[in-house]
Amino acid sequence: MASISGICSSSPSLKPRLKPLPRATSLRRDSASFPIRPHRIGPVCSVAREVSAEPSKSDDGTLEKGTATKTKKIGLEKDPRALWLRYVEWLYQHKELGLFLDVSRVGFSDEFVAEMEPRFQAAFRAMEELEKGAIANPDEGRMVGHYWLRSPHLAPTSFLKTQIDTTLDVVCDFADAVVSGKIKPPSSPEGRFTQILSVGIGGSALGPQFVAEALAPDNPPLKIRFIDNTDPAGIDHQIAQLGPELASTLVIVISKSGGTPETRNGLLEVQKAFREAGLDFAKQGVAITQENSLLDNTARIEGWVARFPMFDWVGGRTSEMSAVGLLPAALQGINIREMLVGAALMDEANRTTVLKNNPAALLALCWYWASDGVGSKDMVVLPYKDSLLLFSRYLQQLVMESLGKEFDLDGNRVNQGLTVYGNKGSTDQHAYIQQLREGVHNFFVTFIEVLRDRPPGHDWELEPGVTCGDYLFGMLQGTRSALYANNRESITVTVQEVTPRTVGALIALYERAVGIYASLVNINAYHQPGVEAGKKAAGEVLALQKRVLAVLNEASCKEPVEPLTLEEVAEHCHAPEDIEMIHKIIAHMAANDRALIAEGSCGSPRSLKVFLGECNVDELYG
Ligand SMILES: O=P(O)(O)OC[C@H]1O[C@](O)(CO)[C@@H](O)[C@@H]1O
Repeated sequence: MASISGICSSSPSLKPRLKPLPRATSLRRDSASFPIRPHRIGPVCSVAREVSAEPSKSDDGTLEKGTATKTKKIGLEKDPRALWLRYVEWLYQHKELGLFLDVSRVGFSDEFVAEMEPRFQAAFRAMEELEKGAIANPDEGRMVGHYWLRSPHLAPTSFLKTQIDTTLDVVCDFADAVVSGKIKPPSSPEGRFTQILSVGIGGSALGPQFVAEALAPDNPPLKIRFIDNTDPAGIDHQIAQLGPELASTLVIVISKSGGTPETRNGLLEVQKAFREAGLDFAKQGVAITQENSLLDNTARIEGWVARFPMFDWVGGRTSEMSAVGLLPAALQGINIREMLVGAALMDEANRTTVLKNNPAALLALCWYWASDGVGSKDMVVLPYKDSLLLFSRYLQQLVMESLGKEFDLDGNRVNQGLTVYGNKGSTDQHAYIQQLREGVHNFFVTFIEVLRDRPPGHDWELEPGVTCGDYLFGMLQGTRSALYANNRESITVTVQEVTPRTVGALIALYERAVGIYASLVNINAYHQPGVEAGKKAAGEVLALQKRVLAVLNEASCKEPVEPLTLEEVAEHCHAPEDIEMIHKIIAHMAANDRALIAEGSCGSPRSLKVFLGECNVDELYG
């Protein structure tokens, strides 16, 4: 197999830099309820508000209101000749990748670009430092190294380079051995693995899901299914769909931390299904996780088929080019080295400091312009290709988990973010494009266009001179024009075909755009502190549920049984302030036959009296 090293030209630095990223000054939202569009100048603007100076900060770091100075209202450029010139002037092309980026339907002016230039240069410098091994994720004290995964020679130490190269080789060898039947399940009639069951969530699922949908052949060597939640019915459905093929299923458990509850639950449920089917899970289990995590230790102690590393310096949402994405893809017969080549080529293009020639920077420019640099407009992603359906869901995590931050790098409260949603065209034409065209103007669109409709030789004209693909093309162009005519801005990313190379390039394009945009607005794109609050609260609910169960158990062990009101349960739990949550816990338990209702109904909490169907004496006295 070809080596991917040598694709990118920048030379590696062997010394990790420990200094924080240089920071650009951010143009921030003032605290009035409407967003401010800073620096909007020039002839091709829609509604614009300008900020005369940086908003001042109050003592607690929040921004004070009242810095807007003037407002002007100008339409987007509509003159066809001027629009054509703008299209030609700004059209970006990556020849080798066959990728185009058209930003002409976003209304930034030359003055705006000029004013943003110093910030872009700062962002490029920050990215250069990041690639050399700076601690670009200061809150977690981590390097950010997903770019090295496709250009290992850029890794800041030879140790890291070797880790990347070795992992790639091991992934390829393992996938070859599984596909060829050299590594096989112990008790399958087929004598080889036929299915993959991937257990993981967030960044440990979205990339593999997107890539499988985009690139898996119609008859892959192994078909893939996903458990990406702790929904018991969803898990049961996946296991039921496998049926007897569970015996020939390779279960890949993916978790960087190795301790994510949803993933652990999925694993335990799958292991139970294996036990019930009389199968030995360890002979069919694979772990992808950080060394010495709980998952890694479990897999090692139980003697699973294989373990693959996840690196500390790769975040979940940028892990598609690590073992997380590469192993499932290779097992489905997808050319992962081509994916890496596509990503490496795109990264190389994104290293230029000439804004116009840097596709990721162009995207970041458009996002900043369209959303005022404060996320005031949502990004609607519309791929006109069924196989790219999951791209918007993949981007949702990449963009929103990276950019949705309360504080900037200086500790100011900024509540940054960029909302992403979308499904696919032209299907969405018949769902929500009505609102996009005529309704609330709170978005900009990204069209993803694929020029090749079908493999060569398969096309036919369903009416004279027109193919099915021509309709899809027409729908995209028509929607783009109709939106623009109503002052709705759009970006168009065009690729020739959906191939491993272009998918790798698309992923790399957006990873870099997110990083650059984060620099423009001065935030850390590589941590996710907000997710912890929900996880902590979930843990507290489960702890309360255990106390509720103990209290009900005690009452249910009495002779005669003593059903309790919600007030009584809350009092015995020493949690009167949590009575609403106790009501929800009991309603959930009652719906699952784990609590019985003696009087009243869950819809009338005050009249409710509950007990347990069985008394657990061991728990009571044990
Ligand atoms: O791979 P892990 O550690 O199981 O985490 C899964 C996901 O959970 C998060 O940490 C938070 O939702 C994501 O960033 C991550 O991709």
